[in-house]
Amino acid sequence: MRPRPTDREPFIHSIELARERVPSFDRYPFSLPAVQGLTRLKLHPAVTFFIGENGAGKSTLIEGIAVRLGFDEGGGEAGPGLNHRPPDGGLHDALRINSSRNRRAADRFFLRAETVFDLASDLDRREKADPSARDWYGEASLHTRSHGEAFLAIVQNRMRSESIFLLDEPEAALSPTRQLTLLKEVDWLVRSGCQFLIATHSPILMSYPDALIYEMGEFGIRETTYKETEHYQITKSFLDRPESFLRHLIE
Ligand SMILES: Nc1ncnc2c1ncn2[C@@H]1O[C@H](COP(=O)(O)OP(=O)(O)OP(=O)(O)O)[C@@H](O)[C@H]1O
Repeated sequence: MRPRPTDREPFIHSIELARERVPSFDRYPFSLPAVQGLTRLKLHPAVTFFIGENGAGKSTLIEGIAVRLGFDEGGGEAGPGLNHRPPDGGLHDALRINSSRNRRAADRFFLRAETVFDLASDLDRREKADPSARDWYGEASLHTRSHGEAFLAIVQNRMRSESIFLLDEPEAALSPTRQLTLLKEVDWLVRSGCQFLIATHSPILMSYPDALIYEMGEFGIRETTYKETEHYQITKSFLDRPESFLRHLIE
């Protein structure tokens, strides 16, 4: 029987919008209903998923949390990385991140499927000055691998125990089989004491059992369960009866 992480204290136990720091609710990102609805949001010690329609604000939120934690918007290791720090007045400035007093993360990493190429280039550049820069990422340059292979290589080589990981739409790089591989890696890291925050559309990834799922949309932000998600229901209905769906869509 695998050990359950549910009883351990999360590194980050909740996030919330500090309303007194919001310059205006009329403009992005504070105009998004999901951001406006960000009262104290409890995070799971293992995995917290942020899901919702395109444009609901998942990337905005995970990026805001990441920048607040000291990452660059583009992802990578904490501290100066791929991009310049975003200007003041963004979501990060108005987010309150409530961390545990008793547990400190050994490491943290922010991985976005869309910036893996930039991360690979940054690593190649850094390796010229410091040959050990790539030690954490496997033997060959990430540029010598496909998008999905590079993404998984980072997860499999760079991530270590007792750490916080933020993933933004990891499925964009991964085939269904590799999404299952990622699930296995996430589980291994969770069992090693890690906490994940993941923005995703993937009904495969969001099936992870030790998780909270928050759905974002016009209604704001609310907790849901795996089988209640539209992602699960639409994918299941489609796969159960593809001909019927196609008849309605394209005939
Ligand atoms: N810099 C910006 N200025 C103004 N509006 C923005 C900016 N960035 C994003 N938006 C808008 O905010 C909304 C949320 O964007 P975001 O990228 O967070 O959505 P998402 O839920 O991650 O979507 P997707 O699933 O398509 O990646 C979108 O309607 C988008 O057009």
